Amino acid sequence: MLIFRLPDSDIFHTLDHSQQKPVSFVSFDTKTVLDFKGNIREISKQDIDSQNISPKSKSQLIEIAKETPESYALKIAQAKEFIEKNELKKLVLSRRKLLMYLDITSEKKLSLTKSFLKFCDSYPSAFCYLFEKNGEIWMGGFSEVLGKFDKRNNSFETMSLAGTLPLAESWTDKEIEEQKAVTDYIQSILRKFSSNLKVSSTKDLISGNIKHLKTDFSAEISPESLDKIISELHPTPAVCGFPKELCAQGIKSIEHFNREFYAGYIKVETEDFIYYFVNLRCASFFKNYAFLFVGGGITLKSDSEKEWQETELKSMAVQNNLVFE
Ligand SMILES: C=C(O[C@H]1C=CC=C(C(=O)O)[C@@H]1O)C(=O)O
Repeated sequence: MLIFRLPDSDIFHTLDHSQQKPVSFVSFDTKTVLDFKGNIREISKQDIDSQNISPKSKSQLIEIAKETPESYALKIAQAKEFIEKNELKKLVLSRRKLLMYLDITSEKKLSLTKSFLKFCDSYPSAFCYLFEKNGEIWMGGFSEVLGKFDKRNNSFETMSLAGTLPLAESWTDKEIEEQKAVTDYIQSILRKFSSNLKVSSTKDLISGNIKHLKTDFSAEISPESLDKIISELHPTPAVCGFPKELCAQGIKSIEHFNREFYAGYIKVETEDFIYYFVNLRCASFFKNYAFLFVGGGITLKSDSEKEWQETELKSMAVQNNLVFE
């Protein structure tokens, strides 16, 4: 079962039964691709709410150490060593926040469908989804677009989205440099595939309790190069670092968990468009706990306490929208 809502839309979608594969979830390391089959059709809020999406297995949480500000600070120190040694601009580090819901709700049960609808209301300009497949349940949603291809005129759009601050704070060199690394990377790739690249000015993008820096790109491309562009773009330095392979290795050796679908992307093909949404602000759900995946760009200017706060604020996107009844 998959339910999703496209950005800036109030129509919800699911898939009926057919052999088409209009939606695919690609993991961060691109090794896992979860295809959803069917034709895209509308689904009402009432029908969403009547779906029974709840973890079936009695998963037990035996020994997963909770990340603390101190343990995360150690990982940030390792990330900085890695950045220095390899003369990098940044590395995107993440944590898997453990949320035990039996502890916090006593008798009440988590309603994933109600949580999804609340999450969609809170983030109207985000692509939001909830799926259950092969015993796995994931929910998430964010506004970062890795690609949007218009089949009617071959135009391709993407964005550089990075840098995070609470709404009231002012941008510093740390966030500006962090986002510029993403902008430069995207630009260098798109220039290879298009001669009419347009780059916007950089603006704030507000996402709930925080803001990010965002630059938009648009270009005319040949449809044959779309797959190559996506595979060159992903993972961008908004979720990994540059050079990609070296940074992905560094991330793996520091984080010590599998990112799975977090920081991967979701491909959605409609009649006119092919979208590729970056899978951030997401969580996977089990019987009595969830993993909330949250990260941030680390540079030599990073302050570990602020980086921790940033991941806490980001985790509220999912956490504040969970509905227990
Ligand atoms: C990696 C994440 O955010 C990315 C997107 C926006 C801002 C980011 C930052 O400030 O580090 C990250 O690049 C995440 O939310 O887990």
